[in-house]
Amino acid sequence: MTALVLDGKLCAKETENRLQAQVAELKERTGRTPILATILVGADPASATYVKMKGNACRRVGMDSMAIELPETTTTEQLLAKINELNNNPDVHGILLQHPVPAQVDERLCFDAIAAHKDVDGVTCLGFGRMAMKEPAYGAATPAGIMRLLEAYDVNLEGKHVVVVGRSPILGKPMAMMMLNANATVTICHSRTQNLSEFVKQADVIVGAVGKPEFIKAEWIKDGAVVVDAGYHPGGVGDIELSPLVNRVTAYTPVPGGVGPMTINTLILQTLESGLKQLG
Ligand SMILES: Nc1nc(=O)c2c([nH]1)NC[C@@H]1CN(c3ccc(C(=O)N[C@@H](CCC(=O)O)C(=O)O)cc3)C=[N+]21
Repeated sequence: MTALVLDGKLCAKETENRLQAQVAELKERTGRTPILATILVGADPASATYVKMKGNACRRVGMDSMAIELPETTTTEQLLAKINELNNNPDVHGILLQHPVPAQVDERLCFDAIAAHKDVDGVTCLGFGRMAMKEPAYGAATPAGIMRLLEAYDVNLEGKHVVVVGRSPILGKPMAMMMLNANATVTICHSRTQNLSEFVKQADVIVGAVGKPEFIKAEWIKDGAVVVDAGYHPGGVGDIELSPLVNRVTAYTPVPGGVGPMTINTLILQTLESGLKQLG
């Protein structure tokens, strides 16, 4: 069996072509372009790279970004003040606060300070709750990107057993709700789950979102499953041991080139949606 490659890089590229045209049309009509504010606190090189990639993606579709860099020593109050300023700035249509922030900062408080209509990265409690209740909301970028990728390749989720390994606030937890809303049967496992392999063996769709290299073993995954890997670790490996699987699963996301590009693409898509709402 040759597995279908869920090519996130390609899907993101195709979407960008469409977004580029929509941004051009908006600019033509209003003379304005959506702007994403990115906030990076501290100097973690990997985080800096991701934030740069997000700004580059804005530029590729003709949108602007405003890169805000705050020192490692930033306090919760200082970050809240910056977020408030961006909430009140009519030129800013979306706000991304890069996770993680330094330990002295109350990340949840800061995420929740982002105005709901500018929460294009889907990190607020309000956005999560609305999404879970199927009310209009921007989904968390990574799980929403995964849903878009599965949709693009017509992967059927109805009644399927989706096992999500991971329960983080902006990945595993919203992923589970999105899958539930897509009529999947959902099991959430995590780093402390007992007998993890027994759950993974039952998965029609397995989502690796635990943040540990090859934590999920190939031998646990059944033939014909769909494999989605949101992990990315040094050496180009994900959360799932992938190489023994490529000839016996139905479909899989490559690492890199799978979930990562869809995360960024979803952020850009949702920034444009926000820009369209705010600029008309
Ligand atoms: N508020 C917040 N929102 C996020 O969405 C968020 C975050 N914080 N903190 C960090 C994680 C990580 N993340 C990635 C996005 C794209 C790639 C990506 O495009 N990766 C490429 C490879 C990149 C490379 O070559 O290094 C790929 O998978 O093909 C990876 C990781 C977003 N995150």
